[in-house]
Amino acid sequence: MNSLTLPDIAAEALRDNVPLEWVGMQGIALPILLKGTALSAKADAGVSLDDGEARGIHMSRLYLALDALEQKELSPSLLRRVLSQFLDSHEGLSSCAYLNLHTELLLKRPALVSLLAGWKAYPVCISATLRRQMFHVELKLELPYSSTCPCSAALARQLIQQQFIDDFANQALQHADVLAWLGSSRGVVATPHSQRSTAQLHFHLDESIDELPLNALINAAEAALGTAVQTAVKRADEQAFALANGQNLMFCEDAARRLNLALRRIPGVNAFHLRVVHAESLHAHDAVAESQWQRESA
Ligand SMILES: Nc1nc2c(ncn2[C@@H]2O[C@H](COP(=O)(O)OP(=O)(O)OP(=O)(O)O)[C@@H](O)[C@H]2O)c(=O)[nH]1
Repeated sequence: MNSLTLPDIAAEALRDNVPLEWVGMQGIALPILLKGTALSAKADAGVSLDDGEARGIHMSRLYLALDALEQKELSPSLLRRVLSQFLDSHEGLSSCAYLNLHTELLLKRPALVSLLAGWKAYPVCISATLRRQMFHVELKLELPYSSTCPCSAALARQLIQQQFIDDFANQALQHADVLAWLGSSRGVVATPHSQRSTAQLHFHLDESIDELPLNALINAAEAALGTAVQTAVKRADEQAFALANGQNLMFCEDAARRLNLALRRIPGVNAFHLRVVHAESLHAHDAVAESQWQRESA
């Protein structure tokens, strides 16, 4: 094309010495492999710029190092290799490397009663850091579930009792009359409120594990919560869901405690912080609880 050398502004030296904690790119589109399936992801890739007099880092070197992610199953060792590549390509400039991968895991979930099944998307963010030879992997997951307020269930039951007193006052009870009453709207004069809720889970993983325990964590969390939101639903499934909710009344505090006890048992988890958000239908604000396990030592 031409014989001129391309200007390299990033290589210029600055007069002021101001190191930077994080420099890189955000929202790079790329495929990653999870359980043999290619998923669409967005990566944030960065390094520290310790040399405060260097004008810039080499963005293209970080970008190209991400190539490794589309060929191999995502694992802590692969993440570490990519981060090492970030640092090797910035020798003398950087001592810390960072990578966040944002994606969505799709899992097929069966209906409660019918033979139907459907897909559920779980937002996932995997964050890896290599800071002066110290390697860390964190995993963030979000999952939706249904929660029914125990207090509102008790209040509704009391109203149903009151209605029963009013409707059957001074009468000899007949089985058929009570059965018909129970099947009428007078028999369910009040309903408890329930809400679509979200569990936001943030794990510190054991860096030596071979595989990210995504499915194990999601399954354990959903089992602990008991009323995960459904996918394909026929009336029989909806009825089973109503029963499951009625047997699974919970405040946000209950949800947080159940998750805490269940998730600490999953191999590969060193520590976690969790947050549950119950998007109340009673009012326009949310009920929220947080809990953590071994977070200080992580
Ligand atoms: N450092 C830096 N580079 C930027 C920024 N915005 C765009 N770039 C461009 O990113 C491109 C890639 O940078 P480098 O990796 O240094 O490219 P290069 O000098 O051809 O590659 P190397 O020879 O490996 O250093 C350059 O064209 C930069 O101008 C920015 O804010 N900071």
